[in-house]
Amino acid sequence: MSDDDYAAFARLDATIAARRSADAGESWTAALLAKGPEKCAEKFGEEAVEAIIEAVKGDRAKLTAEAADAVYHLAVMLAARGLALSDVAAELARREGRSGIEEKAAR
Ligand SMILES: N=c1c2ncn([C@@H]3O[C@H](COP(=O)(O)OP(=O)(O)OP(=O)(O)O)[C@@H](O)[C@H]3O)c2ncn1[C@@H]1O[C@H](COP(=O)(O)O)[C@@H](O)[C@H]1O
Repeated sequence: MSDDDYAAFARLDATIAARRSADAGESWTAALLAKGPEKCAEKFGEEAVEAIIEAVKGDRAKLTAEAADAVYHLAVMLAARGLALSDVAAELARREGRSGIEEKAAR
């Protein structure tokens, strides 16, 4: 993946933040945020299930498209609670180098 591909996550955070004050009639993001965090969470759940279905079926192009829908709706759900994909990236960076098996054993 190129740096520019990764930067798409940062641009998405910025776009979603900018849409907070947009017209809900012209922006899907603004319309979702206006419905509140519970609705944003419900929508993310729907999109995640659609990605799961494509993962089970195995069509990689459809899985990529549904995963993109899910990541976008994850970002909107996070924004509805004052968070962003950058916060998730920071948490992932914090976890780097520690095996999941090691982490689970330490709980
Ligand atoms: N990445 C996305 C993105 N992915 C999905 N969607 C929208 O999410 C909506 C999902 O609606 P539906 O549940 O009806 O879609 P669906 O699940 O395919 O529909 P069904 O199969 O359930 O019928 C559609 O309107 C999609 O266009 C997105 N809307 C916006 N973005 C990004 O956000 C930016 C700002 O968008 P606006 O806020 O709309 O200006 C865009 O430029 C994009 O970068």
